Amino acid sequence: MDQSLAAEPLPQPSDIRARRLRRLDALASPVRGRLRAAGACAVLAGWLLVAQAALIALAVQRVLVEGGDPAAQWPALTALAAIGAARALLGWGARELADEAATRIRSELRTVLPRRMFAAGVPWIRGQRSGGLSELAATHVDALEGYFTGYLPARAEVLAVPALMLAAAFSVDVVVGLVLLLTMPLIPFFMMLVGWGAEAASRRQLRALARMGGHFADRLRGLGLIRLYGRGEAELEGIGAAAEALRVRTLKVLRLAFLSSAVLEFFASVSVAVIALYLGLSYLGMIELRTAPLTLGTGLFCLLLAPEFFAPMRKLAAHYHDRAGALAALEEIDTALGAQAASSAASSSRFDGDGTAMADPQARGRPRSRGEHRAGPGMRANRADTGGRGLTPAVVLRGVALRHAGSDRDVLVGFDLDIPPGGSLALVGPSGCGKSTLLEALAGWLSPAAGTLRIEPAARIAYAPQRPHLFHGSIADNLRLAKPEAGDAELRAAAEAAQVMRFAAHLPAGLDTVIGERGFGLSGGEARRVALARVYLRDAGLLLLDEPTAFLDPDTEAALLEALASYARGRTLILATHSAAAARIADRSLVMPAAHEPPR
Ligand SMILES: Nc1ncnc2c1ncn2[C@@H]1O[C@H](COP(=O)(O)OP(=O)(O)OP(=O)(O)O)[C@@H](O)[C@H]1O
Repeated sequence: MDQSLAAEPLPQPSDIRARRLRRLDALASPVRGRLRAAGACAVLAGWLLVAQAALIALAVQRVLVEGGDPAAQWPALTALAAIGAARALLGWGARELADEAATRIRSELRTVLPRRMFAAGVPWIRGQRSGGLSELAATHVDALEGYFTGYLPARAEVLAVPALMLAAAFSVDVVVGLVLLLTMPLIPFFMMLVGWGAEAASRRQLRALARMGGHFADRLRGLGLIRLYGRGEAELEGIGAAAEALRVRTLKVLRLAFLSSAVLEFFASVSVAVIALYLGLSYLGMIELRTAPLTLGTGLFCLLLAPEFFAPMRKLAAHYHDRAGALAALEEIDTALGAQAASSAASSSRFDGDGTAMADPQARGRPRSRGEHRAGPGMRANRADTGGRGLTPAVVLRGVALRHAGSDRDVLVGFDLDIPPGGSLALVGPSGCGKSTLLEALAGWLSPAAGTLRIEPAARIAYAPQRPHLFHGSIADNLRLAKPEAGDAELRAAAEAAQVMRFAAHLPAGLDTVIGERGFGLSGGEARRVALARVYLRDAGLLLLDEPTAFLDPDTEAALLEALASYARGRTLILATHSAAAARIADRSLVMPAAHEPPR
């Protein structure tokens, strides 16, 4: 048995919650000052309430009991007005400060999350639902807001305000103080019970929301296909059922939130009623628990204070499900990114966002499953912004086995390959033999299940996959993804070489024509040519091209291949193709074996 596993017990749920709370607090560390100021404003406003109640009671006692002149009470009334204004100002300040802090925390998280997703690499991203990922950065991050704007200021109030009120109550009447003191602990106890349920319900609701987001995004993408196959009604039913499930879960969360408020209201009302009863019976002389007689002012002060004593706790209860929601959201984020961290440790690719990938030396240097290392130590770091294309690499594979995530069979086993720097190779063979899979592995999108794959990390890699991803925007925007600083002339030259101009010249706005998501509005062959032009702009030392001439007429193919052969000179080129003409531009062809057959 693994000793390290035996020695480390699994974390308890309470440890996990405590760790997550610490993480929430850590998120707040850049704006801790603002949050503290927000809490201080809320506390000060609460304290001023005691003074407000005392002034009202004093004025009433003087005018109604001691027969004082109402006109002479103006200093007390002025002080009351000033306190009211100060409390309003403090309340506003607390809200503004907490809002600002929460906005900063959310925007920082929204920057960090995509960065970590990109860092996770292509294999991880491809395993996710895009709708789920966008929910993570949208709804889940928003779910943290209430913790900072509502829960934290309310918690500060609960810690400081009732204590002062309790001291004030004890100072005027011990019985009232005792009633407040004895009923107080019941409230946090019941809140905690309800809060645990709320946290689990929030987690389930957020999960349902993410699932529904993913489901909806998938269906939107395939809307044309759904109509074509007459599946509209069935899909509507599916979406309806998902929405209904979400509604039920949302109502459950709301029910729990209302339940916690109802519990609090009940105890607060009982406590105020007991105090009112005690005061009434004392005035009637039916009970004598005080040493001194009870004045109207004292009774009024206690009656004004009693409901306010519970107000901070009521506020905290109202925001308690915000804390539960934030913990649940953080758990969802951690679960996704925790898996991402594990996956990025296993992944060898860095995704630069445009369908090209570059080698990640750090990841390559990490120990791999089955104890292998894919790259030796001492390799230099590769960065996309090193200036030139980096070196032209050799490509060496030894005993490589490739298997897609979730699949139970290897596409390639015991595969060896040697390509010298500047060499070129055409991968040919029947459909499904693994040409694309091999290119994916060379691009770092797929980690070998076994064996060693070695490409000098200082080399820059450009990869045009079989189904290139084009973004909504102009063709020029899509090209500039590979080189944002490229001028018009450079863009045009790359487009000419990739034969993009053959069709772009006839488009209404040329290269500035806007295409839809995933290249909508372009044919399959046109989209691939845009991807090839992107490869040209990337100026890489290793070119990986998956069927660059598929769907092309012989004329366009010939022109494209001529430009490609000239561009590839001095670079290492590997292309997968079914075209004999395309295979001829490479130094040699490798007929890929069908799975489990040795290479010919
Ligand atoms: N994401 C995936 N998950 C599981 N299996 C996959 C995945 N992608 C491809 N495969 C399987 O891997 C095998 C090799 O596929 P690959 O796309 O590499 O073949 P290919 O030689 O490029 O085919 P073609 O010439 O049709 O492009 C096929 O059996 C395919 O079904």
